Amino acid sequence: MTVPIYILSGFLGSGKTTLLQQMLENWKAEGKTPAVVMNEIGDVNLDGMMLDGDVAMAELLSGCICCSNRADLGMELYNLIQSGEPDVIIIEASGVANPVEILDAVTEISLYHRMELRNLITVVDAMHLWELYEQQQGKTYRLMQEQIRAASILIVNKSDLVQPEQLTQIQEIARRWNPYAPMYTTVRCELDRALYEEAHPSLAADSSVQAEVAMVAENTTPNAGTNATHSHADNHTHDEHCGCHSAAIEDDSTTAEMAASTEATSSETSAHQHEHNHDHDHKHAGLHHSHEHVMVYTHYFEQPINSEAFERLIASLPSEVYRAKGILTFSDTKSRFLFQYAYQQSDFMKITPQKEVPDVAVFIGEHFDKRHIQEQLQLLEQQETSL
Ligand SMILES: Nc1nc2c(ncn2[C@@H]2O[C@H](COP(=O)(O)OP(=O)(O)OP(=O)(O)O)[C@@H](O)[C@H]2O)c(=O)[nH]1
Repeated sequence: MTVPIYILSGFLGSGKTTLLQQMLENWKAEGKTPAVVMNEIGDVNLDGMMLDGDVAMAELLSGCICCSNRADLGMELYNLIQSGEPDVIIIEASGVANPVEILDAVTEISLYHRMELRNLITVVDAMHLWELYEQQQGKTYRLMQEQIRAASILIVNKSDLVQPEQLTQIQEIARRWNPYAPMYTTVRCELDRALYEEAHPSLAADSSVQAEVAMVAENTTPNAGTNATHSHADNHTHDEHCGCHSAAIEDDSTTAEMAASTEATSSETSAHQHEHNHDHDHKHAGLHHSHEHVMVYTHYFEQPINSEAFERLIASLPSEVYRAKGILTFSDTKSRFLFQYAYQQSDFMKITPQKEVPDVAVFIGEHFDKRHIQEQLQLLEQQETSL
């Protein structure tokens, strides 16, 4: 039997885990055995902690599948198939991963193992796309374009947070960037499973995406092969780079260097792939390809803190922090909470973790002052001790 693989792509906080949870529930209700590969740019897999313990899960932490963890992806997929015999595997890519690179990796692996890439689903945060489109620049904008272009299924999510007339324009932008993938507009990724279970032709053997993957594998420029199919009315740059450069990630003071993102030409694409092959050399040589950085700060709490003070801190996060999540015990409530912060929206949910998990918060963004966040959190802890 061939195991279908689904890749979930989409920028940080767009709703990938929300969709993953629904897919898992649907398949389990059908009596199927799903397995998951979770990829996080940070060193803690909070989303994984929230999944049912009975789902086989592999974790690729502290980097993007498309960068340093790429070789591990093959190994993890192989191990999942050998050990658990899953009926289906879902790969949740990190929010800053370039899906074309992941497609490439999965396609390569499926040549040797009984797996079949079924769909690459890109989840888009509607408001985030809207605002990035207005700016028309930046690495996040280009990465989101890549994620939309590579999709075989597009989900325009968080539609509850935009006006109906904005939504129409957002759908038009996404459609221009990817005229082929079926597009669904959702709130909390609610979608009939028949809509994502069916393999879409854009991932079929003779598809443009497959051709693109083959060309990437051959170190030629994907642009040359995609012009005919992924034509872009608005002529934006086609950036072949992923959003992170995971070799640059450091432990606690985690820093993932963003890959250089200028217009991708044939030689640049090859150079980029060359970079990927030599991540470690570059790390040790201290070479950097860009001045921009994705940064991760992970804070392990030593004691419960006040919930209101923490909420105030989250509400005052600088715009450079575009994603935060964590599990916390508060001194003024009985329950533990999962908190989520994505694109200026925060959410607190009571939880009962299935296994022992520490109190931890992860902050992801660009150029933010990690030390300042650390000091603010430590202050909240100290305030509790002094009471
Ligand atoms: N208002 C609103 N919130 C949503 C919607 N979908 C997801 N969320 C919330 O957005 C936050 C991020 O959702 P996730 O599913 O964790 O996003 P993600 O893409 O997995 O995030 P990363 O793993 O960090 O990349 C959570 O608090 C969700 O509850 C939606 O349609 N509307």
